[in-house]
Amino acid sequence: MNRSAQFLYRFKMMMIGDNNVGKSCILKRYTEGLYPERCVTIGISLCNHILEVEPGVRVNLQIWDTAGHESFWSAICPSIRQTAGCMLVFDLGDRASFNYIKYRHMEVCNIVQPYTVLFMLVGHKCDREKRKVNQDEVEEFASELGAPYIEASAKTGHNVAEAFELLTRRIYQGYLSGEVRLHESWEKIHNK
Ligand SMILES: Nc1nc2c(ncn2[C@@H]2O[C@H](COP(=O)(O)OP(=O)(O)OP(=O)(O)O)[C@@H](O)[C@H]2O)c(=O)[nH]1
Repeated sequence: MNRSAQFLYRFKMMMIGDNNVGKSCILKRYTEGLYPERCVTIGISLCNHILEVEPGVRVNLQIWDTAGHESFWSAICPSIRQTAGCMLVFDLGDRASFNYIKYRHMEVCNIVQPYTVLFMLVGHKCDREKRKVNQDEVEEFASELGAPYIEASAKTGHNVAEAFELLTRRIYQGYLSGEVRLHESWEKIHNK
């Protein structure tokens, strides 16, 4: 079977979050079932994963993991324009990381204009007791964005697959409803 016959769509999605919130560990857990403790991202890295959104509809997820360090942001921006979905990741035990995704959300919306990116929020490291972000305020922010919210842990594996599935279904539904559209020079969603 040739590669293009293995899936019907390709969705580009990007993981955005402050330094050290655990983006790379989430991705590693999802794609390889591993928890590496630390995997520093320089700039941006890419992973492919196939997911079935409904029986017979296989999607190739092209997942871009970005470095949280400020110095990489300008290098990441051009890739954001070609993204269908953004996973905004923050650390439930780090208030500054929640403020970071609020700020980055606004930036992403400005960068992609006049197009749309669909968001989801991940409150990460939920295995720990320490919490600095109140659940009500996250849910309020998620509802402002019309974005699903989930709490996950790469360490235990809790809700990691669910997070990617939620975002994929959000993009798929957005595509079916016309909320996000194909555009000639905009390779967010590809048929094969
Ligand atoms: N308690 C806990 N710690 C985690 C979890 N996931 C990752 N960590 C820790 O968080 C730290 C940062 O993880 P990374 O995946 O490298 O973070 P990142 O967001 O990709 O960081 P940058 O590449 O610098 O942007 C590491 O020390 C991990 O061990 C988790 O689910 N629970």
